[in-house]
Amino acid sequence: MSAHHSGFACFVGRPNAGKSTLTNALVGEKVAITSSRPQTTRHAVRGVVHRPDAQLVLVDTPGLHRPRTLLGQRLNDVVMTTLSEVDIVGLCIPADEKIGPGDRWIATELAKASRTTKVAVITKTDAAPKKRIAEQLLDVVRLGQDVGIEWAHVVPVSAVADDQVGLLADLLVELLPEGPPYYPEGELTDEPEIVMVAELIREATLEGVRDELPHSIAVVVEEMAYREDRPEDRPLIDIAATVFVERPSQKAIVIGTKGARLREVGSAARAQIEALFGSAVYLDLRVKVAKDWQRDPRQLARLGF
Ligand SMILES: Nc1nc2c(ncn2[C@@H]2O[C@H](COP(=O)(O)OP(=O)(O)OP(=O)(O)O)[C@@H](O)[C@H]2O)c(=O)[nH]1
Repeated sequence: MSAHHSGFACFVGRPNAGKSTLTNALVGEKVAITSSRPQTTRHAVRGVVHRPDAQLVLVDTPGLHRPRTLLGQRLNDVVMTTLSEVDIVGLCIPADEKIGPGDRWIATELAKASRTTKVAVITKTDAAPKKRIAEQLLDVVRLGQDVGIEWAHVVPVSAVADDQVGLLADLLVELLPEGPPYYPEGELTDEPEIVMVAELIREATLEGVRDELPHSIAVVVEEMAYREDRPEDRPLIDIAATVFVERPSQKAIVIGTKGARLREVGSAARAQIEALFGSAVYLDLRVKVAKDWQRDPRQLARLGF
């Protein structure tokens, strides 16, 4: 079986470039939106593209504008942080309008996020003749050369006519690093509760060993559901969760001698979750090493994981 890939992407571009429509088209395609609520402290999750082999989380950025005020500059600093934290940024440029100073300015800013993979998306291809689209492709390549961006791909799409949206999804997924799915796809998509449960487990896992596991764990709740055939006055919630660490040595810390520490973590977390829901809880807790997080452990921590 090939490895699972996961990561974060966002779209930038001047107002009306088609970012929202494209996001919706991507998320709507093979996918379930889990929630439109902000999932992390920093980024509003717009939607999650679920696939058997990959999970792509699309996050919002506040618009990037040429700063005219100090507040504008501060906002742009927030945007720049986002652009360097996500795995992929897609610059949206409409096919039916010539590249202008607005596009050029955003591309120049984007070039500064040197470690982020960049993709150019030519949007609204249904609104432009073939010849114009071909010209725009060349202009976008030239724009990249001018500002010092090497596009991983330049992809023409129409979100409205659903043309090449699937191809774009494939290309984005291919560019993601290896990693676990961050969001469960199961029946229960009550995100705020799942996030709270994950956070309680994370807290219990870190208790007393914060120095040894700084920022290096993430908790994914794979399943959460009321068990069937229970008396109404004695409900039981089954929860399956995985604690991801970066290194085998950290796995050993979490599990402890003969599993003693993991049992403590499990019962501490279970007590908290039971208090939260006012119901008995059966917690199935696993620990796994996700090696590729080693490459940039702080990235996920910054994203709130
Ligand atoms: N013909 C055509 N129109 C599109 C397409 N995608 C978006 N539009 C239209 O372009 C306009 C702007 O689209 P949005 O998706 O809201 O653009 P945006 O970049 O999110 O805009 P801001 O929120 O202002 O930054 C809307 O009127 C859309 O209907 C497309 O593929 N084809």
